[in-house]
Amino acid sequence: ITEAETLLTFKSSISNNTALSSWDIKNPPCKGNSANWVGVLCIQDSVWGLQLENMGFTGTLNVSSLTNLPNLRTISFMNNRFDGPIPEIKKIPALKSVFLSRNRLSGEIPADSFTGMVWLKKLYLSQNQFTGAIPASLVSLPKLMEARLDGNHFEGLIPVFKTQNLVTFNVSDNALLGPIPSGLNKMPITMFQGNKGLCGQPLGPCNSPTALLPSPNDSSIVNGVRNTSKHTARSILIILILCVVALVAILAVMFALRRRSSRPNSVESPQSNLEKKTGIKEDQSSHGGSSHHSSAGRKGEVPKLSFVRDDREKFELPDLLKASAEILGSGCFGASYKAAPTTGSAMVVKRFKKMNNVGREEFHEHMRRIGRLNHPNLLPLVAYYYRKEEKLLVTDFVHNGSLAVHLHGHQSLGQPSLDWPTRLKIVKGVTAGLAYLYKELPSLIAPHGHLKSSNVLLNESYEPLLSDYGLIPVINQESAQELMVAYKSPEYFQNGRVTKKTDVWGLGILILEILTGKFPANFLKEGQGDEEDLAMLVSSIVKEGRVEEVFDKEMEMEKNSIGEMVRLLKIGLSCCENLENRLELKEAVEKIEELKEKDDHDDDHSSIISDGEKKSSRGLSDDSTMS
Ligand SMILES: Nc1ncnc2c1ncn2[C@@H]1O[C@H](COP(=O)(O)OP(=O)(O)OP(=O)(O)O)[C@@H](O)[C@H]1O
Repeated sequence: ITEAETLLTFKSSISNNTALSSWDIKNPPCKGNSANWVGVLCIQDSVWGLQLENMGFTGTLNVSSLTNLPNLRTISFMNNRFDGPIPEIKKIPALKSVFLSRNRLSGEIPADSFTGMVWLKKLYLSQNQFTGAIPASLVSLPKLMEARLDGNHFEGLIPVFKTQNLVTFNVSDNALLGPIPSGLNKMPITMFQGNKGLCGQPLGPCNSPTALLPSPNDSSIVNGVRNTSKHTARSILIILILCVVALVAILAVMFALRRRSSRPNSVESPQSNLEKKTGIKEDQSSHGGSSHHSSAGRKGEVPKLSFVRDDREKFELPDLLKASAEILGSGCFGASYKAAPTTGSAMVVKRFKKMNNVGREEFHEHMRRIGRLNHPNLLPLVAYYYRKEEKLLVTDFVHNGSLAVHLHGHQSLGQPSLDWPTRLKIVKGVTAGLAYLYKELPSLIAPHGHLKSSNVLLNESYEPLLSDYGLIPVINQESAQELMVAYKSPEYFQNGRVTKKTDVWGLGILILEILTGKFPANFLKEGQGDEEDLAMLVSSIVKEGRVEEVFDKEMEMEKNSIGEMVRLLKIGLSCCENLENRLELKEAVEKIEELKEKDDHDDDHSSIISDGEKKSSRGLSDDSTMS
């Protein structure tokens, strides 16, 4: 049985599998290290991973057929709607990572579910509906480094882990009870929050109630066997005692508050300039994730920004708050403000609402990941601020403003329109930044996800800097279609999915916008609109043989560049094709890199332009006719 047959058997076991229409027996899934099939990760002509995230799958997840893939090491089915019990992943003992977070999997996980998985390093089960005890077979996995069990209904005690390798063990937002085993005491507090009956470091001392519980070394617990009747009685007792403790605590707090408010000299801290203008509030109880900020949030201390780069002078939120703030504009998420710390250059603070897709720890982790990116065409993230209801991202202020303003608002700026060499330079820079994101964020389906002209900023020499990239994982999924450009792509309208080629579509639309000077209506649509998209508009003009009419009238046309302009237009249209015919990012990058400011002398312009009349679904024919 071939790997292609195995994968197709697996596909047929999935309900609502239209996202896998590119899985076709006529093509092998892998060619060398690159994949022909969506969601398949390849190494040396063989499948080593499946990354089938966000594809709208439903029904139960059965991985038995995957045992026929000898090199399979990683599987991810995150962000689908699979229900039913946990799949039998121990049938594939060579797996190193398993990501099942954000589905609807439910029920108890059998204690021996992970027995024999000696290579397993990462297990993500977050945000499902699992119940019962944490499965005992987890504790003896020798290589386990990351276990994410948060956001389920796990109950009982946390077992004692035998491995020394565990760096992440997130069990927040469950129904766990009793003391945290000493081996886990150094983990961040956020990994345990949201469990009413849990105590011990790092949460705080186990005072009386939980001391009644058996020690987590209790072999019956370690083996995952729970003595239900004893536990029920204990649980009731604990709940009663916790209620009394909570009541006393509430009364104490109320008493303290009343005393404070009646104190005559109590002074309200004055509202800062930025706070008055923006409504951004400092939250005394929240703090960033980096260790040097761990004290923030205690009484009397100010909440701190979490810096993700070492090469920047640090400043604090109050420093920015003191500065005069200027509103730059309001996007889909909230407004952006320009403000400068007392010492240092201007920064932009962007307010993000609807950014609660992941918990606090995962958010910090993702921001640090974004902070590590470094490319001349990316606007670096400098710092961020986390509060449950609201996030702020801080970046440098880019003086020349956005590409959107230069394309559509240059007259109000009193500036000339961008010329062709500058537009070409911008396209090349955007493409280079996008290629870098694909390389550095391979686990993201759409590594940029929000590519549009207001998210392309221009520095003094008109070099483009991409902003708002890599945010899809942290945006609330239910708001994604309303907010993110990637979710306005044709494939999202047609099949409800985002793919590795979705950012290529964003690039295509941006190229067409740059060449035509027309604002793409695509980004304004929330649902499937009947409004003609920019790609359709351009292709119909080209089909009618009027290609020169497509270009922005404000762009000075140079006769000896028209061939290269048409080439770029053609690449833009190929990036907007339907999924099967759309260019891969790599192909688009190669073609764009080859473009020049001026045509070669031996180019026959009339033949290039008349190519527009030859039919393809977007109106321009393929490369062979261009040369
Ligand atoms: N770092 C920056 N330097 C200069 N201008 C910026 C910076 N960041 C954003 N802007 C500009 O501020 C304005 C508002 O930006 P913002 O990012 O809030 O909204 P948007 O890009 O229009 O939409 P969205 O929220 O969907 O990204 C835009 O014109 C944008 O180009």
